[in-house]
Amino acid sequence: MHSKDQICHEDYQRTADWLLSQTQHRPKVAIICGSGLGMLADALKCQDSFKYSDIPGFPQSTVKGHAGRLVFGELKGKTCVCMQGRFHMYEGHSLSKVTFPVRVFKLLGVDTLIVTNAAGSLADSYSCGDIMIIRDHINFPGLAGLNPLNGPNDDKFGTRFPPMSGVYDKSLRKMAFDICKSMGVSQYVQEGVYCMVGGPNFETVAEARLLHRLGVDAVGMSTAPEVLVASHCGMRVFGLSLITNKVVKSYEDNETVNHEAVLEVSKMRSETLQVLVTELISQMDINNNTA
Ligand SMILES: O=P(O)(O)O[C@@H]1C[C@H](O)[C@@H](CO)O1
Ligand SMILES: Nc1nc2[nH]cnc2c(=O)[nH]1
Repeated sequence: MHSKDQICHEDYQRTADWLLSQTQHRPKVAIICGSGLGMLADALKCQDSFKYSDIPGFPQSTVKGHAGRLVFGELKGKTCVCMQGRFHMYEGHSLSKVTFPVRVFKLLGVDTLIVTNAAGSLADSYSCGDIMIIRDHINFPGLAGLNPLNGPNDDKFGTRFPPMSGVYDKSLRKMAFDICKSMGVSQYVQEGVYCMVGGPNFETVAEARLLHRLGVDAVGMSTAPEVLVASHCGMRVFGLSLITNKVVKSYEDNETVNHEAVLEVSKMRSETLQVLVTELISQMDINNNTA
């Protein structure tokens, strides 16, 4: 490691090699579970799991609802690795730490990243409990220069100036919609724009109104950095936001949001999300799910 924040290729490789020595699983798909969504890992069969604190080089999760375990296993015969708990910028992690696991996954052979998060809705047509398929994102910290790709570019992972239009894979989005239809849950499935803000505070009314005017459908405190790093190294990306609350946009509204409420709503949709993600992975075209 060069400095506190700079991570070099060998650091990622060391962690990947350690994991490869500890499990027979060779995942092609990685899933990052958002707040309260760690149960997505429960569906994995033949699990090998590792506490983040036992994995060399891994950061630690500090947020309630993020268990801090990396779980390998099979979903309908396809090998996956699942992060039960992610890292956020507001926890004090550098963005290279926040995205560290994504590059490790690349070195494990992962080619598809599924990200999930809990988010507040700005779109008037959304309700609490809706599932939003992420069409695109706005990365506020990124626009302000806080980007995990800052610093010397590691050409072994990807190009200096990666394109980001079309970053959320269109065919996977369509596949997810079709699956939702067949599950009979289309009435609470949306597609929209996710916006990352730094957090950890929830939005003021003025901020909420700003985001609404910008065309943001759902706001949260994660996801964009992981997606940037995954796309930079050539992974296919699919994302889901679970709408856990409506962001307060009126001074007349006395509602307030809190993390406990976010976790409560996550629980309510856990089964639907599990079925949706499992079905998506089972229908995905994966080159080779054994190595
Ligand atoms: O990890 P995610 O983005 O799901 O977590 C969201 C944003 C904050 O970390 C937390 C707020 O309740 O949930
Ligand atoms: N920034 C933000 N993150 C969230 N995560 C879950 N709900 C919210 C919200 O309303 N705002």
